[in-house]
Amino acid sequence: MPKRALISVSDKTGVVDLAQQLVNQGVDIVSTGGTKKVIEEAGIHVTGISDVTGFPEILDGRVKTLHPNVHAGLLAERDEEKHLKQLVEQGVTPIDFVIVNLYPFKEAISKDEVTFNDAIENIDIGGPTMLRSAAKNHQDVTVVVDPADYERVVNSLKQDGEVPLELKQELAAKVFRHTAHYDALIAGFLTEQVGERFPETKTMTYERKQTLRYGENPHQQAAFYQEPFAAPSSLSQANQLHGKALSYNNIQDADTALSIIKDFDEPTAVAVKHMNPCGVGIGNTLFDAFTRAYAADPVSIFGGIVALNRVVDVDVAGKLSSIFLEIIIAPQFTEEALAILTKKKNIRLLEVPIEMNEPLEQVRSVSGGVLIQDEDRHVLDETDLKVVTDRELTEAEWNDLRFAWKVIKHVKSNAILLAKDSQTIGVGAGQMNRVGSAKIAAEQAGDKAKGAVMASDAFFPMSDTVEAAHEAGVRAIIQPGGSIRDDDSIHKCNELGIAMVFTGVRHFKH
Ligand SMILES: NC(=O)c1ncn([C@@H]2O[C@H](COP(=O)(O)O)[C@@H](O)[C@H]2O)c1NC=O
Repeated sequence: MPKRALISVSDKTGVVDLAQQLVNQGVDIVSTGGTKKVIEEAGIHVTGISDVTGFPEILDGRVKTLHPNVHAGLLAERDEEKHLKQLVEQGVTPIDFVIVNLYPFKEAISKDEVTFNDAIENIDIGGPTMLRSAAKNHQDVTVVVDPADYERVVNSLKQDGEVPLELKQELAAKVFRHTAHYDALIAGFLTEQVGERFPETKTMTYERKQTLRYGENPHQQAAFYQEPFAAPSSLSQANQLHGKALSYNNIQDADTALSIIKDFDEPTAVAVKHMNPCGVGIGNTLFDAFTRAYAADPVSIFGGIVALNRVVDVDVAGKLSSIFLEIIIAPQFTEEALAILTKKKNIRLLEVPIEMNEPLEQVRSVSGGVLIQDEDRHVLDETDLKVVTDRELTEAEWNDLRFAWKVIKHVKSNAILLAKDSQTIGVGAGQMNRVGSAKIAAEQAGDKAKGAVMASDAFFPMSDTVEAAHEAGVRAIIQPGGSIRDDDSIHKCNELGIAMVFTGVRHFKH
């Protein structure tokens, strides 16, 4: 008996050629309406699915292949006599190849004007059912969901007259990945419609963007997966204009830089090292801003990542090119700027719109599970600011406190930051005690700390950080407040002439 292939595809790319090649290998073709039409128009003989099912294609295509004549033909084990006997009894012919790709659900819901009904109509039912039947029975059935695999199947048929089991297994695994991804998109869409935040099971799905040379260290394997609906302003969608592929560490650092820069509206430059800001500056122009970010810590910026929120012009490019940077991120680069920066072979240039995307769900793996939380998008509400000390604050101090508070959110806990004149001057990050971070920040700032402000991501458990601030020359502090020993810190500030503002909001970052 000649072999049979059931072809039912939404994406008709390469299908005529495939059908011809299968026919050349002695395979009979069965197809659904639209696919049949395309193949027949090329002069190839096709049996309609209704002739197999003895049932018309009905309900606007909702029921075409959902029939025992199809599924028994796919699921029968060829070395199981009972199965073969039952096929004969029911007049069912086995199907040996399934070539199916699905209604474009993802494309449909990506459209701005998509209606709920459009989305529902693009949920394929018959296609995944055939794919799953065939993939379950891959011992006997070859199943192809991706047009990119047509050629491999045809080549093995030509060479060996059959498809080897290893390839059938590989294709079956791909099918289950594909249907799981497809279902995850549908589940995500419908779950979002009903607004359920943390359902009893969580189906996350990602698409491979690139395999990476290695992970955080050369002995770790790694890859970069992107979300199916990542915003254009996300790192995974950045347009790389120059330089070699990003590494695992580059991606993490670039993402940190991008998330910091998005918090600023005025011309701003952010320099990042090891997922912490080492210099942030704002200015009247991007050149001013970068000059400040650079001067904040000219040592740490070496080999760092810089994000900017205005078009990079020739002046800024000239300054950027004078130091060794791994990556520059900006909304745009002028031609002249590109001409300067692309002279540096090893620098990566990423173009990405600097705008807030929808709040993200942050996912972090822990042993045996994942933690999911909202991204920390808290923006300071001026009405929450409470001056808890006696001294009046100057306008300049207020500006620096607001600036420092924006940056501290992005520094790893325990985080202490010193800032002056729209520029970070000392960053103490990731220490196990707060006063340790304060000392690091003060040491880095040196004399510049005189008259500076301090921000802290969480409350002061005791007054020692105030003392450290005073020793450095800090004049005003912003912190959440909320310690049972707040009074100690407040008294110490008053005693030392330091002004202190409570925000009521904590910004831990681990
Ligand atoms: N309902 C069914 O029985 C059914 N069987 C196959 N399909 C899908 O119909 C599409 C192909 O349709 P056509 O050959 O008519 O262009 C494929 O994407 C296939 O996955 C179906 N459609 C949706 O569920």
